[in-house]
Amino acid sequence: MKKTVQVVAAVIENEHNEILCALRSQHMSLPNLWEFPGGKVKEGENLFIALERELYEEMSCRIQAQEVFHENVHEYDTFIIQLIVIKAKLVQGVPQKSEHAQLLWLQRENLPSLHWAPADIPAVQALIDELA
Ligand SMILES: Nc1nc2c([nH]c(=O)n2[C@H]2C[C@H](O)[C@@H](COP(=O)(O)OP(=O)(O)OP(=O)(O)O)O2)c(=O)[nH]1
Repeated sequence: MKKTVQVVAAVIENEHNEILCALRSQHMSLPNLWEFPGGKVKEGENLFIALERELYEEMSCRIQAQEVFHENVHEYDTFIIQLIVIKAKLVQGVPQKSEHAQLLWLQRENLPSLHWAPADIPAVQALIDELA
């Protein structure tokens, strides 16, 4: 049976209404696909705390998780992901690239131009729908 992992991912918007996107490197699972920064929730961990921890560990910045924006379950070949996308604001520092191949701030209407991890596509669509 495939394992289900719970993953939190952040929608962080800057003062130019751009959203932070991160390109998974060729050394990561799901290589060369774009995602919202975040990671796996630890056993018993609060979702907002998990997201704030992941951003600090991965990008050396402090964020404040604000609200769950979108949630969906996607089945990959080797695991099932419950992806919880959370709106967050940057409260200290600037996101720094470490494991990712690239970081990009993109206007939401341009988000579909990236090649997203399949699990993220419904959340990307929900962000586009917010424009309407
Ligand atoms: N952080 C993040 N992960 C995502 C997103 N969409 C998506 O399918 N994922 C997948 C990629 C990874 O398999 C998993 C998150 O794990 P992680 O960020 O802790 O990454 P990891 O490289 O340590 O994970 P892994 O290699 O052990 O699978 O969820 C997303 O928007 N953000």
